[in-house]
Parts: sequence; structure tokens; C-alpha cells
Amino acid sequence: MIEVKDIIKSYDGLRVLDEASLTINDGEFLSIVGPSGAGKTTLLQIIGSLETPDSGKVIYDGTDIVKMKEAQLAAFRNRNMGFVFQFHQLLPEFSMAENVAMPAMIGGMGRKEAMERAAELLDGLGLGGRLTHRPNQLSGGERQRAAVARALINDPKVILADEPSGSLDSHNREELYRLFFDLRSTTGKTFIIVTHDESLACNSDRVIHMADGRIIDDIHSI
Ligand SMILES: Nc1ncnc2c1ncn2[C@@H]1O[C@H](COP(=O)(O)OP(=O)(O)OP(=O)(O)O)[C@@H](O)[C@H]1O
Repeated sequence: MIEVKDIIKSYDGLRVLDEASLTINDGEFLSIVGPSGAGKTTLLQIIGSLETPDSGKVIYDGTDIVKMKEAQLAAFRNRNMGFVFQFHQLLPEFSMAENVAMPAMIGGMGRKEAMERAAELLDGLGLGGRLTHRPNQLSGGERQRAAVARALINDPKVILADEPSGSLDSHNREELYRLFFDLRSTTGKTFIIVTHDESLACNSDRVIHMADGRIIDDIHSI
């Protein structure tokens, strides 16, 4: 369970999160929607410990990660969170298998085991023939699937995604959503996704609506 409590965040004196609070249950598939500038990305980054709030708490299973020191936090993030961004952020000079294996190696896994696990994951996502390719040799949809594999490599409990389909065409978008929903059913992971896409939001368990740094609506599907 993740408890987000009274988060306040300002940039340059401008308040972008204004006492945002929510509780996210394990296995929930949650979309965060709202107009541009509402604070969605900032909230996601704070939940993902990539950004620090001015005040408030982000509690994972009883532990407030806002209070953690950077080294401890980096290890916690590496073990417990997987990230998918709008642009894949794969490293161009590394192969697909190396890119996917990287968070596991950073977490202390040996190269051989990490590369084997990366190959397995990529294979499972239909990219078994692309292990030694570089990111620029893949299509946008393939790159985004590889980014999902990278997010999964450490078997985190939570996947955080920021506009993950923002750079994809409609076919690849639908494929990515199918992958997310399949993963949710097969792995029980928690998904927290910032999106402008209605079809993704509509199919979520829960939709958080934000405006002006506040959560103005929290709708659970039946
Ligand atoms: N690092 C930063 N420095 C200064 N201002 C920032 C920074 N990050 C975000 N902001 C500002 O905070 C506000 C909220 O931004 P945020 O990206 O969280 O909104 P959003 O709801 O995700 O918007 P969008 O849908 O356009 O991505 C915006 O006014 C933005 O300009």
C-alpha cells in the first residue's frame, strides 16, 4: 500500500501541488488525468521518489520514503519501482539486452544472470530477435516494449508510467495497453499511470482527476 499524505510542492514560488493526498492499494491499476499543468507528472515523480516534496509523506508499506537518505532511497527505488516514460530513455550505445539488464546489474545482480533475465523478458514481449540490436534499430513500439521489460527486470511491486503511449501510433498504443493489462492480471503489480488517453483511463480500476495541484475527483470503476 502507498499512502501519499498532504504533499505540497512549489517551483519558483508557484505551488504546483497543494496538499495532495491519496492511498493506493496493492494491485490497483490507477490513472492520473487532468489538464496540462495540473501537477500530474510532479505527483508521479514524488510518488516515484524522483522528486522531493516541500512537505508531506509518501509511505510505502509503513516506510516514509521522503525521509530516506539518497543512497538508501536509490536502492529502494531500484528494488521496488519500475519506470516507463513517454520517451523510452534507452541508452543508445548499449544493446537492447544490456539496456534491460542495466537496473538489475545496478541492483547487484551479476552480468550473466541479468543478461539471461533480460533475454527472457524481451523474448516474452516478442523481442527475442532483437537482443543485440541498438535502440535506434528498433521501431517506436518495440522500443517502448523494451522500456517495459527494463521496468520489470527487478520484479518491482509498482510500475510508474508517465504518458507511456505519448509517442506511439494508435496500433502500438493499443498493444502497450494490452501489455499493461496483461501484466496487471498475471503479476498483480500496482500500476500508476499519468495519461491523457481516455481509453486507458476508462479501463483503469481507478481514475484520479487533478486540477491546479489538487485531486478533485477519485473515481473507482465497479
Ligand atoms: N522542474 C520544474 N521547474 C519549474 N517548474 C516546474 C518544474 N516541473 C514542473 N513545473 C511546473 O509545475 C506545474 C505542473 O507541472 P506538471 O508537469 O506536474 O503538470 P502536468 O499535469 O503533468 O502537465 P502535462 O499534462 O502538460 O504534462 C507546471 O506549471 C510546470 O510548469
